[in-house]
Amino acid sequence: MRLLVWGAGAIGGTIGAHLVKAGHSVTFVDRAAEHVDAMNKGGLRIEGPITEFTVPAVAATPERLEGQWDRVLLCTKAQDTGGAAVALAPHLSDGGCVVSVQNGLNPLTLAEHFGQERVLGSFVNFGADYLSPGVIHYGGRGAVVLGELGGETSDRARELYASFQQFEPGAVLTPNILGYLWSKLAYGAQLFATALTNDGIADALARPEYRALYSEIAREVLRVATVGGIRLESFNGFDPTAFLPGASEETSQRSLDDMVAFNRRSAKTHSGIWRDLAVRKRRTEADAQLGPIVAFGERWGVPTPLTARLIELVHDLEEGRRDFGSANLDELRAVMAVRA
Ligand SMILES: NC(=O)C1=CN([C@@H]2O[C@H](COP(=O)(O)OP(=O)(O)OC[C@H]3O[C@@H](n4cnc5c(N)ncnc54)[C@H](OP(=O)(O)O)[C@@H]3O)[C@@H](O)[C@H]2O)C=CC1
Ligand SMILES: CC(C)(CO)C(=O)C(=O)O
Repeated sequence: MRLLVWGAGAIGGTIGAHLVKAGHSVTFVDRAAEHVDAMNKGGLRIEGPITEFTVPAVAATPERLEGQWDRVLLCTKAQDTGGAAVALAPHLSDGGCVVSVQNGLNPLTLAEHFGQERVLGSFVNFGADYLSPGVIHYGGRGAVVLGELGGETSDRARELYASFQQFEPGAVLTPNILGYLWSKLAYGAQLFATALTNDGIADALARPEYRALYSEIAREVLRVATVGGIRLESFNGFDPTAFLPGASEETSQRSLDDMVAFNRRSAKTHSGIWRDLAVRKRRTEADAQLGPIVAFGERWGVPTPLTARLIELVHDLEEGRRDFGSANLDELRAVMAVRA
């Protein structure tokens, strides 16, 4: 298959390199010029405990890209989706489609640009980090799911799915991609909370004193999704039924335990959110990922005070107004106490 990977960082780089290795013709686009230069000169290197290899890579910055593609994998951070959609539009062929391989409800943004019939969604939960120009760390395997927004099993979905299986043999083709993306939003909100401290994901989710908080964060997001008619999906230890009304304490503890076990197996110890804040010193996806939860909550009449406060706390960290530490989780927990 001839593919354009738009955003060749942790996710786009890992998937793209595996697809090159599998024999596909992949062109990488990234706005980080030094990363593009390094890929063109020395190839794209994947490091980590799962596999180590370097593939030759054809890469360009958006301004220098020429040509059109039928299949585009969009792998930027969520806040860059709109800008990337505008920049990639001239490179998408008339019958072509864009697959959002991102956290958040980006397929909805892409559908506004291209129309729903030209967009597919992909949910990924493997762990990877951009290390340096031309080098990506693939730290842990995780769910890889693909689907048409309308749920149909089209030829193009089957074809893309076959290529995704060459990266992750356990990949899933689903009629319910939005169900996965909403479940990941709930897990993602928990990850944003873990990033308020310097603890790794597994250590943070294991701390007994904050388990009620992590459960309530998921519950709040899933309440919005459920009122919006979303059928939720489970993955890698995250069991949405454990955070729905009527779920027992034992079930939510079990799901948190399973998430801890999943994350202990990964060499990616910290979330991309924490890495953006602590290592890369840049803004996170808070507005682009958590903002829509609050917006849909307002639209569907579901209060989201925890998510709203979480966004503020993350902005404080981004802007240097507070330090990492469990005091931030205590402040978030105070919102729960007010509600109770
Ligand atoms: N990393 C992970 O383990 C996981 C990530 N995800 C999700 O996957 C998505 C991608 O994340 P990730 O790969 O970690 O992010 P990265 O920052 O590692 O990679 C994104 C790349 O896209 C580039 N980029 C941004 N905007 C544009 C643009 N308009 N045109 C061209 N290139 C652009 C970025 O450049 P620059 O550096 O200049 O911004 C960067 O190199 C996110 O939604 C994330 O939440 C999901 C599961 C796991
Ligand atoms: C941690 C991970 C890989 C989920 O397991 C993730 O989605 C992130 O870094 O944002």
